[in-house]
Amino acid sequence: MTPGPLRARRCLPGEAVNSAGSALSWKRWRRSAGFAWAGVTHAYRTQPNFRIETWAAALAALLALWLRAPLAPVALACALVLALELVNTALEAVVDLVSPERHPLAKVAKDAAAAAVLLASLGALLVGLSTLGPPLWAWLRGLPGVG
Ligand SMILES: Nc1ncnc2c1ncn2[C@@H]1O[C@H](COP(=O)(O)OP(=O)(O)OP(=O)(O)O)[C@@H](O)[C@H]1O
Repeated sequence: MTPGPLRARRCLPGEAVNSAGSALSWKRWRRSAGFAWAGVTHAYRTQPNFRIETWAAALAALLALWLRAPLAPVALACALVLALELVNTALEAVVDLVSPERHPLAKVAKDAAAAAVLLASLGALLVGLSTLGPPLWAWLRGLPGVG
C-alpha cells in the first residue's frame, strides 16, 4: 500500500484535478474555510485572551482608519498575534490530549507557545504605538484647551 503522505487525495464530486494531481474546487475551499472558521469560533468561545486580542485588533484598525494612519502594519501585527493565539490554542489541545498528566516536556511546549504569543503581542504594541501614537497625539493637541 502507498504510504500515507504519498497516497493520492480523493476528489469531491464535481471538482477538477490539475496537472500536479491536486484537487481544485470551490466546494473543497469552502469546506476548508468552514473548518478554519470553526477553529476561530472555538478559540473565541473558550479563550479569553483571544477575545481580548480580537477586540483590541478591531479597535486598532478602526483607530488607524479614523486617524488616516497606515493600516497595513497595524493589520499585519494584529493578524500575527491572533494567528499565534490560534496556534497556541491548537498546541494546548494537542498537549492536553497526549499528556493529560503533568510532564516537563508538556510544560516546555505550552510555555514556549505562550511565549510566542507574548512576544508577538509586545511587537504589536510597539507597532501600534509608533503608527497610531503620533497622529493620535496630533489630534489630541488640536482639541480646544489642549496643547
Ligand atoms: N500537562 C502539563 N504538564 C506540565 N505542565 C503543564 C501541563 N499543562 C499545563 N502546564 C503548565 O501550567 C501552565 C498553565 O497551563 P494551562 O493549560 O492552564 O494553560 P494556560 O497557559 O493557562 O493557557 P489558557 O489559559 O489559555 O488555557 C502552562 O503554561 C504550563 O506551564
